[in-house]
This record gives sequence, C-alpha cells and structure tokens, in this order.
Amino acid sequence: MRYSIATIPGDGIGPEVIQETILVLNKVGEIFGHQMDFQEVLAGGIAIDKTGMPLPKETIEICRNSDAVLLGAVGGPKWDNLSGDKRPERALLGLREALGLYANIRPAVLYQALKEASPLRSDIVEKGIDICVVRELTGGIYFGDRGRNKEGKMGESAYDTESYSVGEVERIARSAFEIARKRNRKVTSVDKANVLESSRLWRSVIVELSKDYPDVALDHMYIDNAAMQLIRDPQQFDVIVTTNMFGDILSDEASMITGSIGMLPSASLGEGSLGMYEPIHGSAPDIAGEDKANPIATILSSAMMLRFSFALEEEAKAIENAVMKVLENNYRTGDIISKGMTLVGTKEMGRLILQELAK
Ligand SMILES: NC(=O)C1=CN([C@@H]2O[C@H](COP(=O)(O)OP(=O)(O)OC[C@H]3O[C@@H](n4cnc5c(N)ncnc54)[C@H](O)[C@@H]3O)[C@@H](O)[C@H]2O)C=CC1
Ligand SMILES: CC(C)CC(=O)C(=O)O
Ligand SMILES: [Mg+2]
Repeated sequence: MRYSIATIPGDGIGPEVIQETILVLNKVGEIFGHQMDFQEVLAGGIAIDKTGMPLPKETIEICRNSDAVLLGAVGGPKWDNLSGDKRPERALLGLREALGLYANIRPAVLYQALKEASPLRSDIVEKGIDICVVRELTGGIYFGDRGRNKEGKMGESAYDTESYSVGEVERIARSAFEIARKRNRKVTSVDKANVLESSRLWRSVIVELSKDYPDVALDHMYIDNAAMQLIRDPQQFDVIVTTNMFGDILSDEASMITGSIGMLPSASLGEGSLGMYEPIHGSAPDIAGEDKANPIATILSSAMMLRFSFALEEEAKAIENAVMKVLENNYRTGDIISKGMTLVGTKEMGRLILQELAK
C-alpha cells in the first residue's frame, strides 16, 4: 500500500527527532512492502521566519489531504516576544482545530527495561505502570475567549475562558469509554467540579454517558488530588479522561513517572482516519541541535500512526518491539541515562532502532 504523510519538523529538537522517525518509517515500509510518501510542510517558528505566519494555509491543505500528519515540536525563545495568534504554538492549536482532532491519546507505559529511570519508590515501580490519558484537544481554556482589559482597579488585567459544551464532552468521553473497553475497563474523569462550573457540566455529561457503558467502571477525581495520586498510587488508573489543560499537565507528569518526557508518544484523532502524531514534549531549546534529544517519543508516535490511521498493527508492533529491544540492550539517551547504561545521541538511538527492526 501507499501512504502519504505530511511531516512538520517545526522548531528546536523537532527536525532532529522527525529525521530519525522518517528513517524508521521508511525501514518499516521496506520490510513490509509499503510505500511511505513524505511531504514536509511549515508550521511554528520556522514558518514565521519563512512566511510571516505560524500556520500557512498551504500547510493545513496538505495535512488535510494526507493520510496522516507527523509533527516534531514548535516554539522556542526566538519567538517568545510574540503574543497571541502570532505565537508559534498557535500553529499547533490551529492545526488541531482545522483537522477536527479533538481526542489526544497519550499512553504512559513504564517499559520493563526502564524501571530504573522512574523516580517512584521501587515497590510502586515493581507493579508496573500502564495508563492512558485521553485529553480533550480542541476546546477548553486553550480555545476560549481571551483578552486584556486596559483599565481596572488594580491596573491592566488579562483573561482566558474555560468553556465546554455538552457535545464536546460527550465525544471525548465516548473515546475514553471505548478505549477503556479494550483495556482494563476503568475510566477516571479528572476535573475541578468543586470550583468550576465547566467541570460540573463535564462531570454530569460523563455520568450520563457512562450509562451506555455499564461494563466500564467510572470514578471522578479533582485535578489536584489526581496530580498527587499519580505519584502515590499510579496503578489505580487505567484510562484518565480530562480537559485540554488538565490533560496537558497530567500527561507531562505521567511521562516522568514512566521515565522521561522523551519517551511519551501521542495520537490526536477525530472522526475519520486522519490523525496527527507527535511526541508530548516541546521543542526543548536547551538541547536543540546537540544530538541529545531522545527520539523515542516521536518514533513511538509513528507506531501509533501505523496502528490508528493505517490499521497496520503488525508494523506498529515491530517498531515498539525494536524500541524495547534497544532499551533492553541498555542503550540510553541523556534523559533516561543511569549507572551501567551506554549513553547514545539522537542519531545513534535512531540507528540502533533501525538495526533492531532489520533483524
Ligand atoms: N507540541 C509542541 O510543539 C509543544 C511545544 N512546546 C514549546 O516548546 C518550547 C519549550 O518548552 P518547554 O516548556 O521547555 O518544554 P519541553 O518539553 O520542550 O522541554 C522540557 C524539558 O524536557 C526536556 N526534553 C523535552 N523533550 C526531550 C527529548 N525528546 N529528549 C530529551 N529531553 C527532552 C527539555 O530538554 C527540557 O529540559 C516552548 O516554546 C513551548 O511553548 C511545549 C510543549 C509542546
Ligand atoms: C501549545 C501547547 C498546548 C502544546 C502542548 O504543551 C501540548 O500539546 O502538550
Ligand atoms: Mg504539553
């Protein structure tokens, strides 16, 4: 089969991790007999530099007409003086919205070989961690009304608005319940319903929808408690469904208990088969261009692409197994290094994964 993939290397370490991932996808194509056609497009800071806009129309069109989108990361200090819609990060939000990708699936799995990289107590780590964060991606405070009021009792003020509709909550809740059915049949909905009206609506919609899923256990947790429970007892979670901002924050936390932010992939999905696949991390300006970035989060995101957009389960597993094997052979990038392990850079990590794939 032939698949068209729009690639968005973006900024910082984005191009470095995308490069290794393209090599991996090409190798999978070669081994399993698929043709992967890549088309690179601009978004983020590099797009601002080249076109004056963070998200050129052409990028949206090419992504829309591709079978899947693979994204590195956008943003960085060079564009930090920009504000509002001019910021590189807005490109990401704009693309998610334009492509209707409302469900962000972020699995946080502690690999056996990486147990030593988790900062949690060894008795907790021994039990294993396997959580799936289902984050609402095109609503909430990242998309609500925002602005500034120049005059006020205490000077200028700024506001961002959290707002959710019944339909937005229903569709993300359905995604979470469906995913839970294929896992351990438990959904924890995370909100702040003791304070926020939007969370009270969120909770009531989820309770109502749960009636369609009597085989899935549902509980509710406030975000502050969830942030703590994730460290205290991660095994209590199976699927976490939450809002755009809470999911953004909780998934970074989940990445750390499973080793590193450089390990966690994500899939952003909507109603059709088109999805956008990206690591959960950002452009890591502190290590950009130094061959230090861990490419595994992006490489595992490409496995999610094969699974969800192309229905190539065997090929997806081949990538995941190759990653696991390299970790079992004790190779580590700087973010997951520990005593007795071999330190490698971005390119070498990519090469080792390719080598395992070819075996
Ligand atoms: N999806 C995206 O494009 C995202 C973009 N950003 C943007 O990225 C820029 C930097 O944001 P930060 O808050 O610093 O978050 P970040 O995720 O880029 O970096 C946080 C820390 O994690 C490390 N890190 C991240 N990815 C890594 C990898 N693959 N391997 C090894 N270490 C890794 C970085 O070196 C840094 O110390 C900002 O402009 C931000 O807006 C942030 C998050 C997501
Ligand atoms: C622009 C931000 C919402 C990106 C981010 O931090 C994320 O999606 O994880
Ligand atoms: Mg984030």
